[in-house]
Amino acid sequence: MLIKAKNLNHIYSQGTPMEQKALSNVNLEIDSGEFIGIIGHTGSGKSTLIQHFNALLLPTDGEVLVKGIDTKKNKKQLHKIRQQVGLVFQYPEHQLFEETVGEDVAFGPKNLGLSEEEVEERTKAALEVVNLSYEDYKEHSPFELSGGQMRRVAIAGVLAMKPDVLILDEPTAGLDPQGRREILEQVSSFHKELGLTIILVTHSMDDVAKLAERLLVMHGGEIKLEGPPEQIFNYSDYLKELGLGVPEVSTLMKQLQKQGWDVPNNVFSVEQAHELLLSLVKRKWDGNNV
Ligand SMILES: Nc1ncnc2c1ncn2[C@@H]1O[C@H](COP(=O)(O)OP(=O)(O)OP(=O)(O)O)[C@@H](O)[C@H]1O
Repeated sequence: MLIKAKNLNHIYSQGTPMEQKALSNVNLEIDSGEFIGIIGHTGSGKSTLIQHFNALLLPTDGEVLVKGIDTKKNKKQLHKIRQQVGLVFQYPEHQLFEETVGEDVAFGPKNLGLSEEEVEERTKAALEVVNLSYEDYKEHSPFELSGGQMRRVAIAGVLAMKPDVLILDEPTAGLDPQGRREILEQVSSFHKELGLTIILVTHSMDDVAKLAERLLVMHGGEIKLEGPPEQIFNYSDYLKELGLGVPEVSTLMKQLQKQGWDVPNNVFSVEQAHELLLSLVKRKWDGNNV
């Protein structure tokens, strides 16, 4: 078990007139190697929840265990948890501050006290992973890059810490379609090629449907639904009540199923749907022409 939350509650500014309950009795378990999508309306508690996974926030009540370490009881080990569980905040490019891309990505590893060679090796590898060539970009100012590239530099800075888990809070927010696609493809490769456990927070059902193996649907500080995307999308009316939609492709597939077409439940992307519809039409055509 990688991360476990037991009866987790979080109240901001507890005991003051500003008191705000953000999480209510959350119970969950996340295994190593999973790709989890967390989805919910604004203010549903997503950011509060993920900040407990790398001990930036501690439970007001209940407990969070990361690799068996109780975050509330083992404060001396929190730096280890923060290194192993990398958190990419919303708009992470706002946290870039060094003069060059190379120095920015190297900042975390340098702080770990690693040798110069190791720092350079990690910086190079992390930039290559986000498809930015080390030689071309190490001396480049991060502030002269496109929005998508700046975001990739910020993600490289977290990857250079060599985390086992990568949590991304709304990684596609504010990007154009091309930038969104690139970031999502890379997140998918972090999971498939680097073997990282991924926790992706988003408002977009389309984004998580394609990538996540398991979804957590949050509302009012609680986990309301949990399961693989194809199971979650069966609750489309309830999702609408929570202010969430289901991917349009999934709605189309359900309509085809109702009309008797042999269509699987796990088609969420336009590309998959396109391929499937072509094969159905071809099958029908071949059938009619035997
Ligand atoms: N630092 C804070 N102090 C007080 N209340 C807070 C703080 N951060 C969040 N909240 C409140 O806690 C609740 C959950 O907020 P949270 O940011 O976790 O939701 P979210 O689902 O991540 O929202 P969004 O999608 O807008 O980022 C909200 O009511 C919010 O106003």
